[in-house]
Amino acid sequence: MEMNEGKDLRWFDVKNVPEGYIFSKENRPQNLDSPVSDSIPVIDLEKTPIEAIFKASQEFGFFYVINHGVPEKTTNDAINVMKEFFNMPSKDRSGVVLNSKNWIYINSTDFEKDGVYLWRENLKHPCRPLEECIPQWPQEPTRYQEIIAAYIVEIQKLSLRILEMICKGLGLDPGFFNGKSEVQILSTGFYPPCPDPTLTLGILAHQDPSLITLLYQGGLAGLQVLKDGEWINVGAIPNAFVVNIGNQLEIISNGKFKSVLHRVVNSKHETRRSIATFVNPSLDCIIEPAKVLINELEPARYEASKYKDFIGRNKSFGDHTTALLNATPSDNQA
Ligand SMILES: O=C(O)CCC(=O)C(=O)O
Ligand SMILES: [Fe+2]
Repeated sequence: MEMNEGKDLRWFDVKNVPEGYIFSKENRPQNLDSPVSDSIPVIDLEKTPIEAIFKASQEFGFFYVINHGVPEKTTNDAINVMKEFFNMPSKDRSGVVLNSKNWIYINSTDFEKDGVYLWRENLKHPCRPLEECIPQWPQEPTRYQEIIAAYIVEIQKLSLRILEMICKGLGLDPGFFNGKSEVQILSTGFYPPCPDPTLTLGILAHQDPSLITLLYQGGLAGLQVLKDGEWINVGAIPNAFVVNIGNQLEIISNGKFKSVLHRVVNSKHETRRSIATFVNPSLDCIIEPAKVLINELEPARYEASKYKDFIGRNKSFGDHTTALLNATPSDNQA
């Protein structure tokens, strides 16, 4: 009794994995202990030619970027403030579940897939237009808004740079992505240590419904990518971002680039926090294969679709996230 006094016991403070988190045998993760793959391309933004990004997008759909210009202090501050957020006492966090402000906090038991809970907690909010979004983000920890705003400013610069290179690589007009990369959603995952990671998942296999996604892993591995039918482990190169191609860029590229399945596995001893930023079209934007990429020999392989309808059809986001997207300021203005 006395020993536990004041201690904030949480859902993951357990010796065994509770039944609600155990996946059926066929859905459990494999290759947890395989070494990190060395085949995922590393793009050095200071020297890699545009063709390398093109090739990585085409062959892998995933790549690391290094020498990206985002100061280490900015990424460290961001990860640290996320750490503080997820460490807040449960009495503070419970007040923030499905907040009426423009952000959502999803505890492990708020989301289930086929009756099984994920081994993670998740915080999500929109980031554009930045000035309008900032005051609607969490007010605790006190420096959250300031630190994440600085992070998003850098991410916006970096994502523009990457999209520009992709544009050149594909032979699209330089302004092609204007209007198609207007919305940005930040989604941060908290994956606490798990007594038996062979039974659980942090995130189920999915593709991102974004144009591109930029992921900062806080120096810890856990992401797996499906490559040629095998789940391979993505490493956590210090200070690198992982970039992946989302469904919308696959469509625009007429299938030249692939949006690849990925998932997150848990760790026995480490607490992983990751920050994903999705660069998305606005809900009313129509996404279709770029006209310059289709001709008689290469007919369009995808139908044109409003982004809103794509999301509805594919159920790529959970209901909470769809509601959040519907509430993003940039779409209200459209
Ligand atoms: O946490 C991660 O490493 C990946 C997150 C992810 O895939 C997502 O949020 O879509
Ligand atoms: Fe993802």
